[in-house]
Amino acid sequence: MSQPLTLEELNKVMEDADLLKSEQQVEDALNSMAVAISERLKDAMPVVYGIMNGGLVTAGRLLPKLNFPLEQGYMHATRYRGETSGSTDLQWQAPPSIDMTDRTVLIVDDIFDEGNTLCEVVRQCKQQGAKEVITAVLVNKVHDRKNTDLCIDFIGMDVEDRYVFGCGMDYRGFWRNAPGIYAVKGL
Ligand SMILES: O=P(O)(O)OC[C@H]1O[C@H](OP(=O)(O)OP(=O)(O)O)[C@H](O)[C@@H]1O
Ligand code: HPA
Repeated sequence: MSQPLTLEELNKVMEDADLLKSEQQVEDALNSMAVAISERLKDAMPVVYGIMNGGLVTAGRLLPKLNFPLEQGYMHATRYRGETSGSTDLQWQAPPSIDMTDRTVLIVDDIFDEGNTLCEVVRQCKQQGAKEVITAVLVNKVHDRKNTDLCIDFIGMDVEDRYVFGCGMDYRGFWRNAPGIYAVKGL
């Protein structure tokens, strides 16, 4: 585990960060995703999971824009645990809360990076009897280190291959609340 950061260090991270996507660009991306997802799932009565923690902000901003009846569940899976590189195993802090047998499941997350998290979540949902599993992420990080062939159904925006934070994504546990998407200086 890294040393905890001070308030001054955390404020400096933000001051030095590069803004990759403004709050308005994020909002526009969420609006476009909502239109496309609504068209696809309007008759499916899906159960929707934002993957805690990172998926909370994307799900919280996206769900009110979805124009069809859905049920919201809770699951918490983590791989990075507050660090800037992930371990290979996914840790389940809370398994899916709603039975998904024969249901359409929509998984919402903040970022598709190396892909291990969504790949494992999708696998678990299918194992638990989901009829179909649809995935939506606010951000796809563009690089050639994906560890999965999983194709994400709905992507808000691509970002470059840097460590990013904001809109639910953390820098060592902090700054998930930043309204745009930022890249840490030097990372
Ligand atoms: O595509 P991957 O390389 O697997 O990375 C993406 C995942 O990493 C982050 O979660 P993290 O494990 O950091 O937990 P958190 O949601 O609590 O931030 C993020 O929220 C995604 O779920
Ligand atoms: O770039 C990232 N930022 C925050 N969380 C993440 N989880 C995977 N990649 C990232």
